Amino acid sequence: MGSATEATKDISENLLGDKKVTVVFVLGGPGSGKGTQCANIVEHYGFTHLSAGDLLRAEIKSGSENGTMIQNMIKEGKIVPSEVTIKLLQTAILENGNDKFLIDGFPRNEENRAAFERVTGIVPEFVLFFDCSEEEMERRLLGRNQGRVDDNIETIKKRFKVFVESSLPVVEHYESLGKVKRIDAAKPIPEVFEDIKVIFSSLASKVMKLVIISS
Ligand SMILES: Nc1ncnc2c1ncn2[C@@H]1O[C@H](COP(=O)(O)OP(=O)(O)O)[C@@H](O)[C@H]1O
Ligand SMILES: Nc1ccn([C@H]2C[C@H](O)[C@@H](COP(=O)(O)OP(=O)(O)O)O2)c(=O)n1
Ligand SMILES: [Mg+2]
Repeated sequence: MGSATEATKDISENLLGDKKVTVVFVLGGPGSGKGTQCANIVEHYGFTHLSAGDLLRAEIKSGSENGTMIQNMIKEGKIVPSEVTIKLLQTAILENGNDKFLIDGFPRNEENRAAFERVTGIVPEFVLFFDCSEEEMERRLLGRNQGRVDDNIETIKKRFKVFVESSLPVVEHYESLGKVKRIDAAKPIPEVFEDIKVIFSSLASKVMKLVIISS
């Protein structure tokens, strides 16, 4: 019989325990350059990069029982149910010694956003939003050459539609909370990173100030 105590225990097992983390959500359309710039941020600012898409692709490769379902959804440009993606993110956060994470490509819809907040209690420090035209994103995706099942014109069109209908409302939600830092992602890679540096350097100096005040 499921008692109230058991129910509470089940929920608490989903939390991050005592681990306190700083999280930045990295959002933007497919091909806007999220993964590329996350690698730069990792190198310069000591964050750990967690790409929801990479975690899902690794899950397919691992032969997990959800593999076929995930593969089919990715091929169709659809968003995998939150419980699957959140579990992967949660495990990755807990297994990592770092306490600063860039979560790339998540939350991609309202269900992702609300479930993550409910399950982990994590509120992002801010949202880094990559603003780029569909024309440019399409060009980049068709030239990406990573052998992905979703980088073909048919799936790309579906992904753009999902992005506008489901992912942009998440960005708007964080916009209404004053949490969005928008980047012009149409510029060349080094220029985009120059703009990102301004944001992350001011975050680093804010953290330093807190350390000085509290010590
Ligand atoms: N600013 C940029 N200008 C031109 N090409 C870029 C830029 N940023 C990334 N790319 C290229 O575009 C493709 C998609 O980039 P990626 O970082 O994988 O985007 P995302 O993770 O948002 O889908 C890659 O081939 C990458 O090398
Ligand atoms: N939160 C997420 C993130 C990605 N996915 C699935 C659906 C997406 O179209 C694919 C690919 O995501 P990924 O972030 O790797 O794609 P891009 O880097 O934006 O091109 O993975 C998901 O279902 N839920
Ligand atoms: Mg990516």
